[in-house]
Parts: sequence; C-alpha cells; structure tokens
Amino acid sequence: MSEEFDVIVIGAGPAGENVIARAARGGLTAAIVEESLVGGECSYFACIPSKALLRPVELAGEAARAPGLSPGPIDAAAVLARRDEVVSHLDDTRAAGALKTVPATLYRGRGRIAGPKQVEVALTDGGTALIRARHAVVLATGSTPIVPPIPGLAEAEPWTSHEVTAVRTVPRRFAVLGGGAVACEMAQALHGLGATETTMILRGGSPLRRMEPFAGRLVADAFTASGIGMRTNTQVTKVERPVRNGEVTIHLTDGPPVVADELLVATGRVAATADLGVEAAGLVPGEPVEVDDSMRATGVEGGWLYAVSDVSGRNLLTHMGKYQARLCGDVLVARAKGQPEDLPGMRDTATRYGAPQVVFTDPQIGTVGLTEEEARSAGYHVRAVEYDLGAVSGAYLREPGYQGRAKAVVDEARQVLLGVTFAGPGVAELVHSATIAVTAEVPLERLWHAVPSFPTVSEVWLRLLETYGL
Ligand SMILES: Cc1cc2nc3c(=O)[nH]c(=O)nc-3n(C[C@H](O)[C@H](O)[C@H](O)COP(=O)(O)OP(=O)(O)OC[C@H]3O[C@@H](n4cnc5c(N)ncnc54)[C@H](O)[C@@H]3O)c2cc1C
Ligand SMILES: NC(=O)c1ccc[n+]([C@@H]2O[C@H](COP(=O)([O-])OP(=O)(O)OC[C@H]3O[C@@H](n4cnc5c(N)ncnc54)[C@H](O)[C@@H]3O)[C@@H](O)[C@H]2O)c1
Repeated sequence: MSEEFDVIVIGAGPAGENVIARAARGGLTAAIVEESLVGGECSYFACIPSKALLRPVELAGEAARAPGLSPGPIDAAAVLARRDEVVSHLDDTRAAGALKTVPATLYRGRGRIAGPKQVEVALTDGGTALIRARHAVVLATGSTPIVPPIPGLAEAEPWTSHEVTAVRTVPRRFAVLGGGAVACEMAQALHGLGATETTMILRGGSPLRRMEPFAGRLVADAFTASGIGMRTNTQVTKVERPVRNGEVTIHLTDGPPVVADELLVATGRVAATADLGVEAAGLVPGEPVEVDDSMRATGVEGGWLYAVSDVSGRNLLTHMGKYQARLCGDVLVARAKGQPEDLPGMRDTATRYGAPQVVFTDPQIGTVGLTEEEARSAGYHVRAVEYDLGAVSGAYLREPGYQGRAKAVVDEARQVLLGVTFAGPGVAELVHSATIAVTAEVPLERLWHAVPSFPTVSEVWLRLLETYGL
C-alpha cells in the first residue's frame, strides 16, 4: 500500500526545505525525498563551502592593503578545516532531524514522477516506495554542472563546483574554464590558498559578462594584479590527460596550451530534470520546468506539478529559490484549503525586477535589477549614472587607493531605479539597500531623503543621485 501526503517535494535543498516548512505551517502533511544530503548542494558543495574558502582570502587581501598591517601566509589547512566545519563534515543528521520538527516525512532515495501526483522512490537502503500526493508534487531538484562537449574534456575527469568546493589538496597549477561566478570565486579562493599558477580561460575579453562591463574589468584587474593568469578571447579545442589525476593539458585556439594539475569546469548549469520522470507530466527531460508566478508548472493537466528554484530556470540563486519556495508553500496551503490563493505574497513578483546577487570575490560585485544594456533592450527610456566608489569618504577611509565603481540605471519615464551595480571591496551589504529601492520602485525624489550615514560607503547613494541631477 502506498502512503499518501498532501504534498510531496523531491529534493531537500534550501528550496525544498522551505516549501515543506510553509506547507506544514499551513497544516498540510508533507513528504520530502532526498537522494543525497538534506540541505542540498548549496549547503555542502556550493554557497556555503565556497564562501568559507573565500573569506580568509578576502580578509588577507584587505589586510595587505591596510597601512600598518602585513598579513603572513594563509594557513590553508586551517581554512579547509573551517570549510569542513561549515559543511558539518558532510553529515546531515541535524538537518534531517530538523525535518521531524516541521513535521515532514523524509524518504532517503532517488525520487521520480511515476504518474499524476505519484512519486516512486528508489530507496537508498534498497527497494522502492510509491508515495501519492493528495494535492501537489513539487520539484526542487536544483541544477547540475554543464561539461561542454570538448574533445577529451569529459575523459579528463575535470573538477566541477562539487569537487572544487570539497578540495582537500590545493593544486599547484590550477586552470579554470569559464568566467561566471563559480569560476571567479573558485579561481580566487584556490589562488589565495596556495595555487601558484592559476589560469582562467575565457571565451570573451573579461569575466562576469552578464553584468555591467566595469564589474568584470575590476575583477580581472584585481585578479591579474594578484598573479592570476587570464587567457581571454579563446576557446578550448582539446583536453589531454593521459594519466588519471595526472597533469592536464588544455589546448586553445591561440597561443600555447595551459598545463595544470587540476582543471575546473565552470561553464554554467542545467536544470536537474533528467531521469526525473517529467515526461509523465508531458514535460521534456533535461529542460527547466516552466512555471507561472505561483510556481505551478505550465501545461500540466490537472495543475498538480510545481517547481521552485534552479529547476524552474528562473534564477540560479539560493535566496531567490527560497523566496519562490516560501510563496509556493503558501499557495499550496491556500489551494488545498480553498482559501484565497492570489494574495500579493503568493506570486513571484521579484524575479521580473532582476534578482539581487553578490559575487563574493575581492573586489565584490553586487547587483540588482537590470543592467543598462538589458534595460535599453527591454525598451525603457534609460539614463544611467556612474560614480567612482573610491571618491566616497567611507571607501577612502576603508582602504587607501580603494578601487570601485557604482552605477544606477534610471527609468526616465517613472523616475525610479531599474538596476544598480556596486563593484569594490566589501560592497556585499550595500546590495540590499538597492534591492529595496528597485523592488519598491522608490521615486528618486523620495530616495533623496534616505540620508546615508557619514562616513560609510553607502554615501555613494547620495553621490549617484547628485550625479543624476538631484
Ligand atoms: C560553487 C557555487 C556557489 C554558489 N554560491 C551561491 C551564493 O553564494 N549565493 C547564492 O544565492 N547562490 C549560490 N549558488 C547557487 C545555489 O547553490 C543554488 O541556486 C541553490 O543550491 C539552489 O537550491 P535548490 O534547493 O534548488 O537546489 P540544491 O541546493 O541543488 O538542492 C537540490 C537537492 O535535490 C536533490 N535531488 C536532486 N534530484 C533528486 C531526485 N531525483 N531525488 C531525490 N533528491 C534529488 C539533490 O541531491 C539536492 O540535495 C552557488 C552555486 C555554486 C555551484
Ligand atoms: N555568489 C553567487 O551568487 C554565486 C556563486 C556561484 C554560482 N552562482 C550561480 O550558479 C550558477 C552557475 O554558475 P556558473 O559560474 O557555473 O555559470 P554562469 O552561467 O554564471 O557562467 C558560465 C561561464 O562559462 C562560460 N562558458 C560557457 N560555455 C563555455 C565554453 N564552452 N567554453 C568556455 N566558456 C564557457 C560563460 O561564458 C560564462 O562565463 C549561476 O547562475 C550563478 O548565478 C552564484
């Protein structure tokens, strides 16, 4: 006999956990299926370990730039030990235990849609379980790294984000393919922790190309100054690694090959819908699950399937995934109980503004909303203003020769901000002020009265508004 729950969630990452928490809070019974560790990729092999690896590197950089301080070498073993601590030594006992208090029933194993409102679990301990949902099945399976079809690349068994965040021995020669957040964060982390020859291989001229151009330029300049090599405007033609775990040779369209002890592939991620049985719901395996703003999958007969976070393809960011999960859980409760289900808190209205994001390199990049290019392509009548962050008193006092920049993209028709980008040391905590201004559509003339404290880096808000003409 199969067990029945109001809601079944597949994937116990941060998104799955939040769906369950909200659904249970509303009185629904819930089951959650996890094939690996409760807490998901984010907790053990992505956000959390990567930031633990980066923080000492950032601090050492800041200390080296501060007058009167000269930090010694970083104790990489101590940093890796701290990383192990923040990932709970890959032990999810506590996270799994927390599910009991939700309450939710945990099925350990690989979940698969077996039919409408039905999930089959290949149990980790052996055997299978068939569970049924009275109301909904929610996919929260995350995403998996893409390894491009380059000759010899897959055979070379390169690292992905999963292996690099779990690094035990820092390679001396470290090559990184890609120029997104994973590539930048991990190149800098391992370079700071002892890789003496770190080389980034970029298709374009600079990293972080989806952001304002100055962001990638600042990161590239800082990386180059710290000794990280950049092979730009190039493509990998072939990868050779004759001996498993031995030296890897990366051949490029121009110039000499890069020879390294380890290669990280950080070329993006794809929604984890392969081998998930989504075809039983009429969807295409390997593709993101398209959802409406209540996170319900579109085009599924009966409307019983939902998807949140990475697997929906909307944003590949934990905070956005958890936001979608919270509203999805609330929608499920409302729909199950026949209550109003279209309250303002029950729709994803944040994604359309452009998700906030921080890239935790040194310098940090913080963005929210649209870039100038995105805003123009979307048809807005745009005016953009920029300001040298180093000229702000708070930044200048923070460190001499502070290198940074800020940009605000204004919708001229409504006099509100469409997007803001900060680039510079320690800007991460500035991003939420911009997120509020953008998502609350605060008119510039009101924003003028949000007076930044002196002398903080936030004073850049005042400077941007003055540059605009206020
Ligand atoms: C190196 C790195 C650093 C990152 N840093 C940040 C950051 O600083 N900030 C940020 O916001 N985002 C960051 N991200 C992105 C972030 O990790 C993801 O957006 C986030 O993990 C998505 O959460 P999720 O719950 O959807 O998926 P996940 O965290 O991937 O969890 C999905 C879970 O589902 C399970 N699962 C999958 N398929 C099945 C199945 N069939 N049956 C049972 N279980 C299944 C998996 O085992 C996993 O536990 C980073 C990503 C990487 C790779
Ligand atoms: N701090 C953060 O918020 C953070 C940190 C890490 C990851 N993430 C999220 O995780 C997701 C995955 O990150 P990512 O960096 O892997 O992906 P990404 O999509 O952000 O970047 C992929 C990079 O690889 C390059 N690329 C793609 N195919 C290539 C090829 N064949 N050859 C050479 N280069 C190629 C792209 O030009 C791009 O520079 C992102 O959406 C990101 O937002 C967030």
